[in-house]
Amino acid sequence: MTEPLIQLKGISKAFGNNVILDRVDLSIYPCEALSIIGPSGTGKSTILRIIAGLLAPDEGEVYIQGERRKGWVDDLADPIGIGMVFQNAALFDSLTVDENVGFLLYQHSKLPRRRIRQLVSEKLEMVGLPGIGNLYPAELSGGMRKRVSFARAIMANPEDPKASPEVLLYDEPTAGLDPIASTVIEDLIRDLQAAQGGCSTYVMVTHQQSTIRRTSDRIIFLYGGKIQWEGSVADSESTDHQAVQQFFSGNIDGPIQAFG
Ligand SMILES: Nc1ncnc2c1ncn2[C@@H]1O[C@H](COP(=O)(O)OP(=O)(O)OP(=O)(O)O)[C@@H](O)[C@H]1O
Repeated sequence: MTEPLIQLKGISKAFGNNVILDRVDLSIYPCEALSIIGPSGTGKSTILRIIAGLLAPDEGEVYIQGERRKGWVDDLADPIGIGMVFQNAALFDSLTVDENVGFLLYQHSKLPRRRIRQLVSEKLEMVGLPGIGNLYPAELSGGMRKRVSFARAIMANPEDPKASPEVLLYDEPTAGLDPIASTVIEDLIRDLQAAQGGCSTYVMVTHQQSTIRRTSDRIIFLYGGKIQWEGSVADSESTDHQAVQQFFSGNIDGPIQAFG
């Protein structure tokens, strides 16, 4: 059986008295496209931040390629790169697109600036935005900003293959986009996967049904601090799991409590 690339074992996380994750076990396998779905506030982004190493759990362990992760946040020393595409694109407004996409290489590599600019151009081309390196984030639409954020997430240092992201984490990459712009982003996510020989691994958090359908090989449903259900897109359409049915139908009545 294939070894998981990333494994969460008994992960718990509370904010104050609010227990968000309650002994969650989750395996992410090489080459898979995994989506984490569930109602708002259920801890999906919290799981992503823990996988990325940006947040330490209160309990439990994370294994990367079978080895237990030791450091967190500033001490992180994972054997593989894990890139995150944030919901709000998280670009630096005072830097150009080129400086944003090449940020880590400009700051931390010894590559000549000319070489970094060339790598940035290649990535911008991959996300369908050639020639915009001199623009500032404020000059871009929301969809363009998300694509620039992708370009930054997939940026690799050719001199340090370990720094290349082997796993991408997408936090609501299509939130707030119109259906056509969402399709462009969903295609891009699958195209990027195919560009790496069809074998790149990503974890997606999304509420958009089209994004769930079009970008997931496997779905897990998180609610009440636990993984309550998992299956394929086809399984999600035929399941008799009441909370999953309610989630997809948007029905107010059911086991999931509606807020607001
Ligand atoms: N740094 C923090 N401090 C305090 N509470 C937090 C913090 N981060 C998250 N939370 C709380 O943890 C809960 C889970 O948040 P999280 O963002 O993981 O949910 P989510 O499932 O991604 O939600 P959504 O679908 O609305 O984006 C929420 O109640 C949130 O308010």
